[in-house]
Amino acid sequence: MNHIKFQSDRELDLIAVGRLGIDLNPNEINRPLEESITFTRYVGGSPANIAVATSRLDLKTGFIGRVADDQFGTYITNYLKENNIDTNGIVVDKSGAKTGLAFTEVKSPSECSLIMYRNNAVDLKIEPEDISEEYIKKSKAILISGTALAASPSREAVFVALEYARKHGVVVFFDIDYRPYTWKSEAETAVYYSLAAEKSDVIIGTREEFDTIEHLTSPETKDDFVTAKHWFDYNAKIVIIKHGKEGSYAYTDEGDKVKGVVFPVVPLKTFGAGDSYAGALIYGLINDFNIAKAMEFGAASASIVITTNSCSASMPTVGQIEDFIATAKKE
Ligand SMILES: Nc1ncnc2c1ncn2[C@@H]1O[C@H](COP(=O)(O)OP(=O)(O)OP(=O)(O)O)[C@@H](O)[C@H]1O
Ligand SMILES: O=C(O)C[C@@H](O)[C@H](O)C(=O)CO
Repeated sequence: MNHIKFQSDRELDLIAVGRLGIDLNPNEINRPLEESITFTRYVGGSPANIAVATSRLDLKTGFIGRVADDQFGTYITNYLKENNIDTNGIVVDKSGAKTGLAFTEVKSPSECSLIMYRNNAVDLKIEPEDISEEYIKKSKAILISGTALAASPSREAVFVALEYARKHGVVVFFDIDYRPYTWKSEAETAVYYSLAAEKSDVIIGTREEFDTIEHLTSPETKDDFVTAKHWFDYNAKIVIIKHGKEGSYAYTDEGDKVKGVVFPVVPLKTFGAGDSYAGALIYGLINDFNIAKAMEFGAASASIVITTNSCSASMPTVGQIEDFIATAKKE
């Protein structure tokens, strides 16, 4: 049991809002990007990865976003459909904007980075008019991804989605998803992240991401409890602060603090941990798991995904996560 109230009469469980992109992951790993020659293409973008994760976990998942009017746009939409994601909220952009690309680098399992190509990125072209109140109110929850706040008109579109969600009792998950190169200044970032976090029920981010939000109001804060408590004065019911392989902490507006377990693995790369964690955590919360169990699901999913060379393509099923946890507990 957890204390988040999801409306039971909804057609969809989750609608993710924001970035649909492409990841190009090097096939030759453990070397710098300049020495990588061949790449495999995957659907990427943090909210897209989370949507694939929740759909693989049998949550009825939809997506609101824009794709380019070209072959990559078609590839992304088809991939979502193949993964049973409802694409009725996806608009084909006619402005000539292009799909954002992320070239990942795996120098070693612990030294991962990415180079993003995001000039005129189509995901930031989503318009407030693309957000349908009827569609949002069909869902138990929405997931907002912070990068969508980086520029107009996407920023306004997110706030319209938040407005409809609050009006219709749709639970708001907010993954901070801070990508510095998408923003103009730290002040701009802090302002818009704060406005969105104030309207969110569950806020998920790393320690560094919360520091980014707080840098104007309380630059000295580095304490998880102080950070979490701030958001309980608004709408937050759960604040999750992630600390990489050290695990994560959940704080609740009821005064609980839960330490999430970690499943130690030898990673192939570390990116994808956050998205798989979020997808499985959301699955757990919507299925009324207690918070510790939902975090355990998230951690297991992350451990599975970081041992592979992809994010979206490796998102596990419920059975795979359960088997992984059972095996880990025996060892
Ligand atoms: N090296 C690791 N080994 C085992 N589990 C890990 C490791 N790294 C991350 N995790 C799991 O994934 C969860 C989320 O990871 P993390 O805190 O790195 O998020 P993130 O920074 O958003 O990830 P990403 O690298 O995808 O941006 C952690 O709480 C932990 O359960
Ligand atoms: O979010 C992105 O645009 C890139 C992701 O798809 C990428 O694989 C990653 O960073 C996952 O953490």
